[in-house]
Amino acid sequence: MKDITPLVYTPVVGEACEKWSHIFSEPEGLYLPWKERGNLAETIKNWPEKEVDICVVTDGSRILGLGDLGVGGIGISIGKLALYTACAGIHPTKTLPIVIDLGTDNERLLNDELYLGTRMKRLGEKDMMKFLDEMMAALKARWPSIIIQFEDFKNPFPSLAKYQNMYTCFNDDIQGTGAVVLAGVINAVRNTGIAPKDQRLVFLGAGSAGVGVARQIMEMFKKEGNLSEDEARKLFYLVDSKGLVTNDRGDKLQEHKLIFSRSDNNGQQYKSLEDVLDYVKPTILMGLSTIGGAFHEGIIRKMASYSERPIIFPLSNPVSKSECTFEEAMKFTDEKVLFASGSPFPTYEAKDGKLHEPGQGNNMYVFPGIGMGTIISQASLINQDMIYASAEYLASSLTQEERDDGLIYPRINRIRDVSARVALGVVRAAERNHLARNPEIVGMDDDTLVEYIKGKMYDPTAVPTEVEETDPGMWNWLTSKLSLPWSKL
Ligand SMILES: NC(=O)c1ccc[n+]([C@@H]2O[C@H](COP(=O)([O-])OP(=O)(O)OC[C@H]3O[C@@H](n4cnc5c(N)ncnc54)[C@H](O)[C@@H]3O)[C@@H](O)[C@H]2O)c1
Ligand SMILES: O=C(O)C[C@H](O)C(=O)O
Ligand SMILES: [Mg+2]
Repeated sequence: MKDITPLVYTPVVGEACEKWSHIFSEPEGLYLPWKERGNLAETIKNWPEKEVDICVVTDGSRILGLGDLGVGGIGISIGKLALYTACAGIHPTKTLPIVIDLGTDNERLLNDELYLGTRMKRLGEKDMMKFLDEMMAALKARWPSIIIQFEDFKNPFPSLAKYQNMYTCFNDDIQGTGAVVLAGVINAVRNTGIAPKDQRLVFLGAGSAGVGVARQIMEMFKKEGNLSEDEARKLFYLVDSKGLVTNDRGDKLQEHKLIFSRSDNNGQQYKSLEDVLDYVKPTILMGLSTIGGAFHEGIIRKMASYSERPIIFPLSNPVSKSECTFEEAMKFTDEKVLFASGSPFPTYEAKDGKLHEPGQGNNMYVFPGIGMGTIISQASLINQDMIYASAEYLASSLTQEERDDGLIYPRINRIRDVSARVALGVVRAAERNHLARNPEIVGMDDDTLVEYIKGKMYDPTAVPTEVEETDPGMWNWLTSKLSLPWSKL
């Protein structure tokens, strides 16, 4: 997993999306173009698999931190679903990657004669919502218990608000990211020894991921730190491309930012990240801005001057958009940083020769378990309690050895075990909320349920017995290729 994940997923998947129309070899997913509106149910019937458990849908408008990549965005749907198979054992034929093609504002693509998508400017939110209404109904009509994961939409808040109580769906960038970063923060905050009420958090980036993460951490501070909503909210300072988000900044704030907008700035506006740091003196710095290198040496050194163990999470993807590298964070904090990044970074050798592994705060730790837990429980909806549980179970899934090694996320090679734990948490939350509908799991204790979940995971190395019975010739050929004796298979 450690070697393969960066290839099928972040960061290489980003490059694949950028070059999609040039490297295209076969569809691998469903393309739903605007011109098929009114006909989406028929179009969806073209998908050849009878059973589909889960789909990932993007409109390609914000792929990682790489911007609008049009239909090339389907690469991210394919990559996410490959991880559903690898991490949570969802059978590959039961996964469906989708891109909706509502045009693109990327001039490079519009002028590229090989571009596979519709050559028109991207349609606005009204048309998108009409199209999504039709698509959601058509997907559910064909596969009534399908789970729909929204991915990498430029502004995903309206669709999440509209569909989360109607369909079995969630938004990975708002909710999955919120949960995965929350899990890392739970473990990192423990290492700082600073109580939630004394933490101060600065976020560079106030988009779907920034606000999604802030909301989940706020929930934890309320729960664990016994803070009211107002007390918890005031610990957060969000910075977007115009500076600190305040009520009197003079621009009309997007709705999703309002909850964290400051009113205690005495009329003063803070434009640069440096100014915000001087003003807030944070203990935690999050990067969800798509601005590679934004946490330069001066920023990191400032963080090290405010607390003994600064928490710095440069979470933007892919690697080129990461706000800093692991090496920079270690060097400029005198190796005191508690670190997690969205994309993978190499191990760092400290001055004393000790090797330090960076944490990878990527939603890949939770979305496979959220999907698997929803499938296992047959939950009709995915609610906040299920998302929060995914974070709690991820945070508590570290082994003693991983904790002793200073990790805040489990090692990626154990991802199937971890996804089973995350799925367990999601099932338990679904049960508590009376959303679970699978009679087989009623009354199961945790150990039995984890085994049940693992038993449902697709194992690509298992020998399909029906093939063995009907086609021994193929197996003879296969064993000769693998140079393995028959008995070993
Ligand atoms: N680690 C993970 O699991 C994970 C999950 C989701 C998203 N992400 C990453 O987070 C990034 C943002 O994703 P998003 O969905 O929130 O995108 P978005 O477009 O919704 O938000 C981007 C935010 O960054 C702000 N921004 C842009 N330029 C800035 C600047 N110069 N200074 C300060 N702020 C600036 C924007 O104003 C906006 O608030 C992407 O790179 C994405 O790959 C990581
Ligand atoms: O795709 C990833 O690697 C994580 C996340 O969903 C993102 O948008 O960056
Ligand atoms: Mg994403």
